[in-house]
Amino acid sequence: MDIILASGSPRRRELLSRAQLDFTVMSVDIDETPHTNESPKDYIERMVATKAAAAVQQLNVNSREENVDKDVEPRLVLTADTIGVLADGKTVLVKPTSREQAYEMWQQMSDTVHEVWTAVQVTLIARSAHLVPCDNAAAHATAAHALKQPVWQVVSQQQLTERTAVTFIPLTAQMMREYWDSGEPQDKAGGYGIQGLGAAWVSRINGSYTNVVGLPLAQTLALINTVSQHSSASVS
Ligand SMILES: Cc1cn([C@H]2C[C@H](O)[C@@H](COP(=O)(O)OP(=O)(O)OP(=O)(O)O)O2)c(=O)[nH]c1=O
Repeated sequence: MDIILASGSPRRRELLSRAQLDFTVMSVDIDETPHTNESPKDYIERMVATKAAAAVQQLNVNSREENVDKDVEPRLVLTADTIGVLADGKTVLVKPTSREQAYEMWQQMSDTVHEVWTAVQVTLIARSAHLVPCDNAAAHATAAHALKQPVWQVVSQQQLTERTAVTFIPLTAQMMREYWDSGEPQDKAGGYGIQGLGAAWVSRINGSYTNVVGLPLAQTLALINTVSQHSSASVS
């Protein structure tokens, strides 16, 4: 079954490639701002679901260009989201947008344990031709107000969340300054990359390494398998 990795993360692309699966990649752009007092669980589950919904919407925009009668196999859309969670179990660490925000996060992570959570959603979608309202005013005037267009619809979806405990060494002001200047922290949850220079800050991890990098590979492959198996039962 065709797999679409709906992610702009080069780390996720690289990790999924290691499974030697065929997949295509599309980027989705959503607002990743946490809601006030939103729990890490609620936030991360909302993120992967919103990324999946945005991907399906984008596929539907693209399929307007395609032939309605063309047969298309069901597909799997894979979305993921990674956050850091402080030991209080409440504070969500996303990507730092400024040096000051990064320093504030790192001060809280220094010489202590935090967790990295990655949520993964696998969404099974199938396409069929449906009557959809036409947004063309002239067509409305002639009462031809519906068009037959192929629409991707969600058949089923499943999520998992994997957690890994990460211990940081004590961080000095100079270490933080140099690390921010390296440019590595800016696009990473918690403001560090364990696969890069950030490895020097990590004294220990407990759990999946690939989960910290952005995609718990073994668990993701198992989820893809589960949802694919369900698909033969639910899509005829
Ligand atoms: C903690 C940690 C995070 N990260 C990365 C993984 C994710 O790419 C990123 C967290 O941001 P995400 O919002 O999960 O992902 P993204 O914006 O990179 O990609 P997309 O939303 O399009 O799927 O942080 C590392 O690369 N190494 C690390 O050690």
